[in-house]
Amino acid sequence: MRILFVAAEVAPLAKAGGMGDVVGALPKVLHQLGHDVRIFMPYYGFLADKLESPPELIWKGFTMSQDFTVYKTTLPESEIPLYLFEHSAFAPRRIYHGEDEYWRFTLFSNGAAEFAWNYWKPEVIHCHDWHTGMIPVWMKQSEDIATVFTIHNLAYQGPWRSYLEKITWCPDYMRGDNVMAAAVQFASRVTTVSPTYAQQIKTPEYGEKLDGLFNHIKDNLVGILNGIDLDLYNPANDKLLYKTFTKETLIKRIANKIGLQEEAGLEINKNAFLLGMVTRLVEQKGIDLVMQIIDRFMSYTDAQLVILGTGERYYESQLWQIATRFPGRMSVQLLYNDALSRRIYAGSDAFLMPSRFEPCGISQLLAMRYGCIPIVRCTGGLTDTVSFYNPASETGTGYSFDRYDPLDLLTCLIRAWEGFRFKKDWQKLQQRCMSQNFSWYKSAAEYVKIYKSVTGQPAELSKTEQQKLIFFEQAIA
Ligand SMILES: Nc1ncnc2c1ncn2[C@@H]1O[C@H](COP(=O)(O)OP(=O)(O)O[C@H]2O[C@H](CO)[C@@H](O)[C@H](O)[C@H]2O)[C@@H](O)[C@H]1O
Repeated sequence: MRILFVAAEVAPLAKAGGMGDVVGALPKVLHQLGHDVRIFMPYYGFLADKLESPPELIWKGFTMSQDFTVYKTTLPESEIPLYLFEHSAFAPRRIYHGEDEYWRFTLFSNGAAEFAWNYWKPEVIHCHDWHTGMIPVWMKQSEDIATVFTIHNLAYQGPWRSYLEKITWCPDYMRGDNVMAAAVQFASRVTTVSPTYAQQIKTPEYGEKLDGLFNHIKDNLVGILNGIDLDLYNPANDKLLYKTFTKETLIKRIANKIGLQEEAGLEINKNAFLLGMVTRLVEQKGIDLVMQIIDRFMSYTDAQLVILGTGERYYESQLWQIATRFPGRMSVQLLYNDALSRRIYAGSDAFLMPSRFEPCGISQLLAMRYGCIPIVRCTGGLTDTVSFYNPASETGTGYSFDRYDPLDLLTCLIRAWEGFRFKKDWQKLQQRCMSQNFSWYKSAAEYVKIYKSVTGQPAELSKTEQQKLIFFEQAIA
């Protein structure tokens, strides 16, 4: 099938969070299964240094009274054609923010729609988050182009209709107060990134005021769990680590702990319980819970904590200040840094993710892949990917708590800190985490079925697709 992915982020070229991981990884697996998948993304000012092959100008278009150009290259380390939408609005060296955010992504969506109508016609456009949310509305015009709309972050719903009407074409038939609401109503299929979150968004607690809408379209809404790029993130050959390791050679992992302690300015102590966080510093991620209990936890234990993240100013300055109270034991790195993130996954003993809500979560999957035990709040995709650790039966993959409550987080952290003292059990727990299968294959198969069903075909895999899946799954086992 011909499938066009349209998104604001594509790893490893442009990534602010987990959506970039998904759009950088899923197309590769669909390609392996035999589909013609291509990606359309903005040509950000910082991309030129990162591309493997020089982009070639292939098409010029016009929309919203603006000229734009489309360049073609390939996604690094793949054969996936990558189309870059060039316009001066994307020249700055940033993905998000800026006063023109709504305008520039509406322009980008228009560019993608024009491209699909006039240059390369896909059977399905797979749109991601509000940045691409108008595409399903416009594609209502084209019976031969279906759309799949994936929600990664419901908290951001894009511009209101009153603003859109001033800058772009909002057809008479369009319903929905903002871009996200419109996309949900017009996409041929709506997906989100875990089964539990797909259920949760139908409730007022998680629906971000669209729960009524999600209930209304419930038969067209499905939750498909994210995977991770197992080639890109592999502790056995990750060149950014101090020392590579596997679940059979976990002893070598200690070099990463010591390296991380040194790099982050923590005391070198291989016995200290080292907690890591790699996160956007936003309300979603439970940073307020962490701030409420961190003094107690640090005073009660000998633990160390390293946090890598950027985001809201308030969280950045508060965390930074708390860290000054624990010199050598708490390190706050207010950066976006892929290399350091991998060294945190590979060097920390446990990974903290007490999210308020979590559509899926990629970070806890990466942590497990690198033998770092997740400590999570049971919500959304964290419920679907981390199972409760029971030392007696030697089952489960992490520590978890239910209520969004500081005391519950503190108790959970203490349990993990105590668990860490039982080295043999801890090692088995690490090995269980590292043995989990977080490949994209199973989920890619679900997406293929969706693409087929929205284009009027039976929602099933062909024999060849099934054989390829088995082959690739066995290759990674
Ligand atoms: N400062 C930093 N430096 C380096 N790397 C950093 C970083 N901050 C974050 N990252 C990286 O960004 C990714 C974060 O992905 P997550 O899925 O955990 O959360 P996010 O909320 O961004 O994604 C949203 O989309 C994804 C994809 O669907 C959902 O899994 C998730 O639940 C949803 O909230 C990870 O790869 C992490 O390593």
